Amino acid sequence: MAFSLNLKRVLISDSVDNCCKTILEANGIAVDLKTKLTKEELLAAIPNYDGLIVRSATKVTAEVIRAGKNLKIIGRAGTGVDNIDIPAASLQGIIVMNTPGGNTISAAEQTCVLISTLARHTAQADASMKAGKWDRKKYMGSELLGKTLAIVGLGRIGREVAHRMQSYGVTVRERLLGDKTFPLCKKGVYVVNCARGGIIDEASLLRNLESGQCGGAGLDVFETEPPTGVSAQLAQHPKVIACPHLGASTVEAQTRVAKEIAEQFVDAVQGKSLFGVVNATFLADALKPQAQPWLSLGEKLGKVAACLSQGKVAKATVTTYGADMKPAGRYITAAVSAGIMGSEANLVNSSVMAKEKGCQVSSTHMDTVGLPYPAAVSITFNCDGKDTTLTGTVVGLDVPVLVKFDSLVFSGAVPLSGNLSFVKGSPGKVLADLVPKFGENGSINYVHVAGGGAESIVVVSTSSQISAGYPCIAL
Ligand SMILES: O=C(O)[C@H](O)COP(=O)(O)O
Repeated sequence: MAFSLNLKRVLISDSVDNCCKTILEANGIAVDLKTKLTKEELLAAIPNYDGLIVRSATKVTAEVIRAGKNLKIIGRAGTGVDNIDIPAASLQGIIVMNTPGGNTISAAEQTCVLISTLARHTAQADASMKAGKWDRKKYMGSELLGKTLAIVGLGRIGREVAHRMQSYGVTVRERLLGDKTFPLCKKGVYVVNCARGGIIDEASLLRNLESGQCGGAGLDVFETEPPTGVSAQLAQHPKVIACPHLGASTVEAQTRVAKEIAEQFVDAVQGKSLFGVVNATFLADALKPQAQPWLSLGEKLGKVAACLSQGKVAKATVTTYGADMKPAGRYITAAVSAGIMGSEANLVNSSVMAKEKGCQVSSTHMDTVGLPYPAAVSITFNCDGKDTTLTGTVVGLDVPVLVKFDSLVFSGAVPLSGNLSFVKGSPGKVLADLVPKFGENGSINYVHVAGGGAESIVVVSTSSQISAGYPCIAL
């Protein structure tokens, strides 16, 4: 379950600064730049790539993702990932990452430009000059000083806008903008949208522009891009200053996001870091060397649970023990889910796959371990109508072992490797039964026992898989 990403060939399907290609190629990753592909061309090309880099123009639909049989990672050179079907990518085990900060300043500056331009009707005045007019009365504007600005979503860009607008003497509120907001605003309110078209009800905006309740709008983004229907009516409206999604279109922002996405890909391939992942945020922690044996333990516990329940785990609870283990819970749970789900699963898709297959995997944490180890992990799952708990830990530097079966502690930690059979019964009887089944075809490596008498759990490590009617797993 150790995390690794091997990228041979990446497709860049939107107009991304050339430094992206240069950086990837310098790190041994082949790159094809093919912009303006039709949907059909993209579907035909995508199976040849294990990485894809886009901006907002390429629609990475579930169909494209399904066709991308070899895709391992999709990178967005920019912020918004609404053009990527993230659930479909997650289900297929594909990492989706963006460059969350690269175009913040450019988008914030574009927002401020639109706010200022709206207040002074600059675009309309310019258009009238170009039409040969000199209309000073018509374009009487208003000062920004003393006005109130409501920012919907005070994230990175919102904060930068607030910061800049405060220097104009504008009071900033945080507020939610809903369909019913226009009547609550001052008559003549101005609206600026540099985020996504869908966050404003465009039909409602149009009506409010017509009625005068909204005094004007600066729109950089539209529900449909390029604008059609109501979006196009808004783009054409005399009270609207419209731009073709230019928020991030500056030389600086485009160089930054292109460089960032290329470097993020290279770092991920080299196992250095995983930055900007949007669909499995715990992966960055899973990459750390100290996480590797715990990922392996989690996956093996999941495999044993699947074996003991004959693949019918319907519910499992993963518990991490030890104060330092709390942050590891998410990736260990993903590793356990991958173990339960089998070979198709990886850390990105295991939780989604488990959910889809009706297996509920939850996690919990306890600071105390209750065993002579600093940390441990257990999985409680339903097997033969009753709950079974397997508890494991990591010994030495990186050896995953099983230490407890329900409340029974093993006489010695059981290495979770090789062929293991799990048998309930008195150890003497179990061995008497097993030994004759071997002979020349294999041998018993070691036996570990938890508990005593007929209720003992006997784990037998053998040189090959036994078909003796006992649950036996190759780890
Ligand atoms: O989400 C973003 O990063 C911005 O909207 C910019 O989109 P673009 O890369 O398509 O210009």
